[in-house]
Amino acid sequence: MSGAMTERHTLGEDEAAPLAGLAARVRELIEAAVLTDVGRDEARAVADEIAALTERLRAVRRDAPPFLVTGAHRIDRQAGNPVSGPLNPVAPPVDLDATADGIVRGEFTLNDVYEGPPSYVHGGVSAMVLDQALGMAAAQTGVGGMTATLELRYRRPTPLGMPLTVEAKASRVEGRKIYASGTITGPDGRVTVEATAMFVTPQNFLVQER
Ligand SMILES: CCCCCCCCCCCCCCCC(=O)SCCNC(=O)CCNC(=O)[C@H](O)C(C)(C)COP(=O)(O)OP(=O)(O)OC[C@H]1O[C@@H](n2cnc3c(N)ncnc32)[C@H](O)[C@@H]1OP(=O)(O)O
Repeated sequence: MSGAMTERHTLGEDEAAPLAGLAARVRELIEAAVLTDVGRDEARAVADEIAALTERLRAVRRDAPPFLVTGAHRIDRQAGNPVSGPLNPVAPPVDLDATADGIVRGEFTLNDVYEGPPSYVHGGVSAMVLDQALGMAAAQTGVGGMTATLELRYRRPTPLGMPLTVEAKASRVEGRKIYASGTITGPDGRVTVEATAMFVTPQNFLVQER
């Protein structure tokens, strides 16, 4: 298990690219596993092959997920982040960018792996994407913080397999508290989920690097 204090390896671009390629293939594998109808024997045979591949990757392992070279903040650089991390097959991934005026924005599409109600995105997945985007927006104010509160309003179902946009912006800072809000918008330009959150910068984080 990875500890918060574990020293993180920073990947050069030449190291990150093949690992991102690996994660992209595993992402395809996850979707294939969710949708396959190959039959019992073939499923067992493929499971054995995957177990062998897993052992090959485990042969040399890090103590904690590595960081990327690029990114304004420590958590922007988390290569294994479950929302935006290019090395994490569980991440869609959502490529989040911040503008000079602090708006965080990302375009993404979620496949059947993220299904909640039939043909729609799971509400917890929308919450995870918004938590990350609002957290990044909070960090644009200076330090950033841990999510203390996250409130969601699910206005309409969020469709799978269609281009979605997430947007977030910090609204105010009060001491160690940073408030932010954001939305997920569907392909028709209508908001499907709204979120507001408060992030608190832990006292001990103020003395560490950004
Ligand atoms: C480490 C940072 C890195 C940042 C780098 C850049 C980030 C770049 C992108 C990030 C994107 C990530 C996005 C995903 C972010 C997660 O997923 S974070 C994981 C989920 N959140 C958690 O696990 C947080 C767990 N909670 C905690 O660790 C602590 O309770 C907190 C939130 C750090 C606060 O602890 P604390 O500093 O000891 O707080 P404390 O002094 O008691 O209270 C300070 C003030 O906040 C209020 N407060 C504290 N907690 C709450 C609460 N839950 N509800 C309401 N009010 C509260 C207090 O009432 C107090 O208010 P005042 O009395 O001053 O008016």
